Amino acid sequence: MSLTNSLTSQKYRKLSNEEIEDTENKLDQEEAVKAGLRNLIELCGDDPDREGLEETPDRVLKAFLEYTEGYREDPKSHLEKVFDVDHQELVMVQDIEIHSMCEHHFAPFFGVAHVGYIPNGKITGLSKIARMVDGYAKRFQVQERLTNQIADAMEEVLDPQGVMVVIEAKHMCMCGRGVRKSGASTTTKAVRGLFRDAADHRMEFLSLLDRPSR
Ligand SMILES: Nc1nc2c(ncn2[C@@H]2O[C@H](COP(=O)(O)OP(=O)(O)OP(=O)(O)O)[C@@H](O)[C@H]2O)c(=O)[nH]1
Ligand SMILES: [Zn+2]
Repeated sequence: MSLTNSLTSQKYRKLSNEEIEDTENKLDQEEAVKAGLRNLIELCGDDPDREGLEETPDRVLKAFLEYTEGYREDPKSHLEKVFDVDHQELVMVQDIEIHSMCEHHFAPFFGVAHVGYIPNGKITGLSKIARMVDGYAKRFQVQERLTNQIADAMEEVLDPQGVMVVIEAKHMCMCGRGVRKSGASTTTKAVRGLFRDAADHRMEFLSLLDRPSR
């Protein structure tokens, strides 16, 4: 079959009963979420039909699907395009912006991730590390799990000699509500392989983070 014929037949392919049922379920769920959001607006004391709010349930639903894009991909697959390069020293990507969502309050937490690894014959594209971080950040998260998932993905795909991940973030659920400590920030770390076993590797990672330009 020619490429054009193949694309045309895919475009007009009849949906299976399962796909139709999935789509109908998704639409029902979306309507239920929007009805819930209207109730929430009312419960908070405003009118869901006033001009500024009438489209808000649609916007919030759309925004949530964006915040959680990471559920619809396998983040570690970004790392799978590897290059055979014999580099036996630390490779570190610093200050990767993260925007995630606290799973307890659905409030944003944001900051930076620093990902370092000592390769074992295989390296990956630097941008792919940032793409993988995004994939795990765009889920309902706690910072500790996010940190571990990033380290595990690096370990699983690249089989490096060691991995170290540090995340520094501010949690809006601690700033604008609750305990209201807007200056507080949280640092988490995950270490694997050589970084777990040898303090000098951890020190090297940390000394690069402490450079004066930070
Ligand atoms: N360990 C951890 N805790 C988090 C993270 N994000 C939010 N939290 C915390 O999750 C906890 C949830 O506590 P709960 O007592 O169940 O909820 P709450 O009554 O809203 O708590 P307050 O925030 O203290 O008002 C809070 O202490 C938050 O600060 C995270 O990434 N890691
Ligand atoms: Zn929270």
